[in-house]
Amino acid sequence: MKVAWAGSRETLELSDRMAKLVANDPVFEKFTRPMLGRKELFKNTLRKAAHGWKLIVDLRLTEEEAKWLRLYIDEPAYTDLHWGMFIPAIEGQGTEEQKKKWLPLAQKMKIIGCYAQTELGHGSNVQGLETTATFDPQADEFVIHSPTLTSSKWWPGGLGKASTHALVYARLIVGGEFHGVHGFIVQLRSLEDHSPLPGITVGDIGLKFGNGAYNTMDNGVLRFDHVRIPRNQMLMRVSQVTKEGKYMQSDVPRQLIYGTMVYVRQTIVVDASKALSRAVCIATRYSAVRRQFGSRNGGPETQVIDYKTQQSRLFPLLASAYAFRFVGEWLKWLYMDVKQRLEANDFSTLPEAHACTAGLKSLTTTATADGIEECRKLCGGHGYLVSSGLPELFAVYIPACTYEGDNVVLLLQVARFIVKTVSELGYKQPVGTTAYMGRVATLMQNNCAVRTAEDWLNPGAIVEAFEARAARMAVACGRQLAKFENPEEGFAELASDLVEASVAHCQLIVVSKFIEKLQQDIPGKGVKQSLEILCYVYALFLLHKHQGDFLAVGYLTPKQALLANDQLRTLYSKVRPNAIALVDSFNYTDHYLGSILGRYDGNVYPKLYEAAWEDPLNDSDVADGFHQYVQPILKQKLHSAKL
Ligand SMILES: CC/C=C\C/C=C\C/C=C\C/C=C\C=C\C(=O)SCCNC(=O)CCNC(=O)[C@H](O)C(C)(C)COP(=O)(O)OP(=O)(O)OC[C@H]1O[C@@H](n2cnc3c(N)ncnc32)[C@H](O)[C@@H]1OP(=O)(O)O
Ligand SMILES: Cc1cc2nc3c(=O)[nH]c(=O)nc-3n(C[C@H](O)[C@H](O)[C@H](O)COP(=O)(O)OP(=O)(O)OC[C@H]3O[C@@H](n4cnc5c(N)ncnc54)[C@H](O)[C@@H]3O)c2cc1C
Repeated sequence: MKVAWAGSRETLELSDRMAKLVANDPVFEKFTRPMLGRKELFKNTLRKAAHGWKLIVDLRLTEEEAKWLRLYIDEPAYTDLHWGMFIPAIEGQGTEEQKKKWLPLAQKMKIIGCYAQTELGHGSNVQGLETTATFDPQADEFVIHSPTLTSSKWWPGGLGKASTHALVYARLIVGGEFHGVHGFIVQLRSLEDHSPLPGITVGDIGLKFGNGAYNTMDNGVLRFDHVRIPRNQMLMRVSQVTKEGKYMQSDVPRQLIYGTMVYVRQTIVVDASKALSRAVCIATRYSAVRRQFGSRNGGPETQVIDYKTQQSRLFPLLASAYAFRFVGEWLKWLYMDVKQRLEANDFSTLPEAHACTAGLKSLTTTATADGIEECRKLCGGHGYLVSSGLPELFAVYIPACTYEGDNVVLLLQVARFIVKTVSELGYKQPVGTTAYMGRVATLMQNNCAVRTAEDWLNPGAIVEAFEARAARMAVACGRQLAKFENPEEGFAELASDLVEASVAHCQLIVVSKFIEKLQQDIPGKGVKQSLEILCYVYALFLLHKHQGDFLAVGYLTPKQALLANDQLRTLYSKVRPNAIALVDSFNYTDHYLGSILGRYDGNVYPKLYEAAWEDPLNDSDVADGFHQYVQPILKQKLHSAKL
């Protein structure tokens, strides 16, 4: 199962080597992180990033090894944005000449870059950005300017203190005409002493949610006062500005300017499976250690993992972690396919790639953020201790529902794609993830054939149920929209229904990709069978949770919905014997997991007890402040009879 989770034996071995390298290096210690003040915390992150880079250089790590190393260091840092957005943006939107100039500098870390798109006043509405880039043909330069307070760049990670350069998104003005938002490479700080260059105001935006957590990152604010950059620092793969001040659009669609977001959204889906699996690993191991009630004749109490309520909350999350892992693998393939096509100037699959990355980013991050919080509750009181690892994981993870596109805004993009597909059904055969809509007549007509709980253990029955629900919800939205004279008004009015239809479509993708995964050759005794059980758990859990949809569209009867729930209960009993093995298969070191409750050896209570004494409050028996603030109250002489 470890191989199935990792994707291949090579990846398992490689990631295992990197995990151990990090776990055994004292520089990467992280247990004291939540106790540190901001300055100390940030400096410590810089130290870890520098040490990580030294290891990458000294050990001549490959790009793949370096990625795993950064993952296991497990501390948000400017390097995430440098490698994860700045470099990919130049790769995707730069010309060959620009790539030749900037990529070696960035890859050798001679410069540090960030991705400066969002502003104080605008994040979701990218076309509404206010920063301007005005071409000055005399000087052959762009003038980058922040005309208003709300145009201040706000949020970019790595911007506040670390970056020397930024990829700045600004409205292009050539010859007095606006040409929409484009990307520009702008140097922010001196490469000698790191001080901000003239015209640049830059700093950190302040503390964020949680102790430690995402505060290791210097999310920044940035203003430009007529900052000049050479013309060739506009990324010019999509459109160009000539020396003479002529704006030219190439054959490449404009949307490619948003390409970095497509790339990162795809990586976020795989990251969701990592974050959720960490939380599930902690909650599952602890649920096997923790005992409450049920002792007979002085024997041990019941392991909480044996309670059906615990199983019905925990096992769907375990199944979701696996589901997100496999859909992430598929999405990576889809992205690579689109990338290759784009390089050959075939842009036909870009809209689907946008819809899939946006929708799956939204679906998996929402479920993961909620899932981590559920895992905290599954660990009872001890889950609230920082040493459980869950509070920090939650605090670091939840902004994933917002960054790289607010999850609701992204589902509305999916809705546009679905509505368009439905409206074109009469003359265009849908392909890819919307191919099922080509069978819309059948899906509208046929109802569920399930008669017994066992009938639900059938991939065909499950896929058809999810297809029928998604198709019927999409068609219902289409019909409602058709009643509006102005389609945009209709879209705004029906936005909540459209979001629900998008969720149904995205859940269908995840379920289908899990089922497709099971059609592949999966080596290892019992591995495929265990994955089949998890796949059914994932699908039937969703069906149970959203049974209102399946009933409302008239595909299921209440009896069939109940049978699905009966089957789900049976499936939980089948997961139970392998639950620990299924989380051990994630192959996480205790260092990466960062949790006393989730320790591999299960030695929870002694270690919790030990850790308590390491809290700074326990440095002395009598607390600092006792003599000043508590003792006077204890010693006071009160005159009032009542008191
Ligand atoms: C090693 C670690 C690596 C990396 C980091 C990993 C994890 C993250 C860790 C930490 C977080 C760090 C960084 C976070 C960074 C950021 O948040 S960067 C900022 C991200 N911002 C957003 O996501 C903004 C969201 N808004 C948008 O994307 C868009 O503006 C929109 C809402 C999707 C669209 O707006 P609008 O309706 O105004 O449409 P237009 O702009 O006019 O576009 C219309 C047509 O374009 C199509 N479209 C839109 N987006 C895309 C796209 N990305 N790709 C392809 N096509 C796109 C859209 O469908 C319309 O098409 P049409 O209908 O055919 O006309
Ligand atoms: C930790 C973190 C790191 C970040 N890193 C970066 C970075 O490196 N670079 C960068 O450029 N940006 C970064 N961002 C910014 C991030 O991309 C934006 O915050 C995000 O895109 C959401 O935009 P917003 O803040 O404008 O939200 P808003 O759009 O203001 O959202 C507020 C509310 O309005 C709703 N809403 C907005 N529009 C619509 C609509 N059309 N229909 C219905 N509802 C709507 C949303 O659903 C939400 O509920 C980061 C943000 C965070 C939190």
